[in-house]
Parts: sequence; C-alpha cells; structure tokens
Amino acid sequence: MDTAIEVSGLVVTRGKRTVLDHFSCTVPRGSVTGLLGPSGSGKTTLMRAVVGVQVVAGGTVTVLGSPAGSPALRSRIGYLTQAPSVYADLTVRENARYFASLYRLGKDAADQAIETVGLTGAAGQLVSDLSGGQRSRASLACAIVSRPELLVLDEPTVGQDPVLRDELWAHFRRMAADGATVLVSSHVMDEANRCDRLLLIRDGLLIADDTPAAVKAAAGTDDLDQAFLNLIRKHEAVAA
Ligand SMILES: Nc1ncnc2c1ncn2[C@@H]1O[C@H](COP(=O)(O)OP(=O)(O)OP(=O)(O)O)[C@@H](O)[C@H]1O
Repeated sequence: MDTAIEVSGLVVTRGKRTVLDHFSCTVPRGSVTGLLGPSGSGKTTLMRAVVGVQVVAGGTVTVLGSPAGSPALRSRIGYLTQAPSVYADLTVRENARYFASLYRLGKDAADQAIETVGLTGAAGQLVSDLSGGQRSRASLACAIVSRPELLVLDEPTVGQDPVLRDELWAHFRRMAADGATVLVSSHVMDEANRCDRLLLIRDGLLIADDTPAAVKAAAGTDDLDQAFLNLIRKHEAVAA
C-alpha cells in the first residue's frame, strides 16, 4: 500500500487534556478516507497534526514522505478548517485569485475552483455578504485551487444542501481518482458510505480502521449509524 499519511504513537495534549494518546493510523494514497467520531473525540486535532499546525507531545506524523509541517509540504497540501478562512472584505473571485497567485497560478485556476464549489453565480460578491454555507464553499475553493496532492477537509459539507453535498462528494471522488488523497471529517453517515476507508475515533483512540463494508460486517449490521453505535458501545464495555 502506498501511504500518504503515517501517524505513529501520536500524543497531543490540549489544556490539561490528553486529546490523542499514542494514536497510530495510516491513510492510503489516492483514497478518500473519512474521519468520524463524536464531537470532541480529536478529529480536528488529528487533522491539525497532519497539516503541521498542532504542537505534539510525542510520536511521529509523516505526510507524503516528509515530517508533518515541513516547508516542502506547504504547496502540496490543502486544508479546509471548520471556520471560514477567506477574506471577508474581498469578493469570492478576488479571494480565489489571491490564493491562486500564491501558487503562481492564474485566473483560470481560480475560476475553475469557484465553479467546482458551485459559486460561479456569486463570484463577484463580497464574502461578508455570503451565507454561512456559501462562505464555507468559498474557503473550499481556496483550499482546492492549487489541486493539492493531499486535501484535508474538516467537515466541508456542513450547512450545504443535499444537491451541493452530492456534487462536492463527486468532486472529492474525482480528485482521488486522479491520484490525490482526501482526508475528510464528517458526522453524516451517507457521506461516510462514500469513503474508501473510515477511521473512527473515540476519546482520542482509534476504534475502527477499515472499509465501510468491513466496518458494517464487523458490527453485524447493514446500517453504518448502527455499526458505529455498536462499535462505540463495545469499546466502552471493554474499557469499563
Ligand atoms: N484550544 C484548545 N485548548 C484546549 N483544549 C482544546 C482546544 N481545542 C480543542 N480542545 C479539546 O480537545 C478535544 C478534541 O477536540 P477536537 O476539536 O479535536 O474534536 P473534534 O472531534 O474535531 O470535535 P468536533 O466534531 O466537535 O469538531 C476536546 O476535548 C476539546 O475540548
């Protein structure tokens, strides 16, 4: 297996809490890998460690063959945070062109990214005048504008309607088909079903790392929601 991300024995403390406790996982190249788990389980923290913006207390994170946070990785990774990370006083188009210019790309790349996220009709609008869901898509356009080898997406479809969610997921699948790796967190089970692999985190521990089909089979149900509940309860029973 060609590996895009290798996390080994990762320990992260935030405040007084150990958020990730000797956490290990791998993410295959060219896959869409879903990161799932209850609120506060450590998904964002893991993503921050992967993109190299999280202080870690132990372990290693290797991304595309280099230590996470290496300067050489900056142009190879796109990161979408939960909070919109675009300039509110610029238009969608100006934001996308600005981010494109950081990668020495022109307006075609910016326009393409805007189209991909379904914002062509709002390209001339100031970000401050957009809805929450549109703002999130403007951030996504800036994260994908350079066509990164690794795309790390923290709940990219929150606030989007079903048609847009479907289109965005089709795009993630196309990116993976073209060889990119997509690591995406979500709380939505029909999205989890569209992943090649799933990582399920509970209280900073990995409790499942498999294909959606294998996760369901292991939990003895065809329903992914129920499978996760079964796995979490099984994990709680073992821990008690
Ligand atoms: N800046 C911070 N300082 C201290 N603790 C923090 C900080 N940010 C997050 N935490 C704690 O770290 C833990 C993991 O948070 P994290 O954001 O990684 O969870 P998550 O799984 O992404 O949650 P959600 O699904 O709600 O986004 C939580 O207990 C949270 O309270």
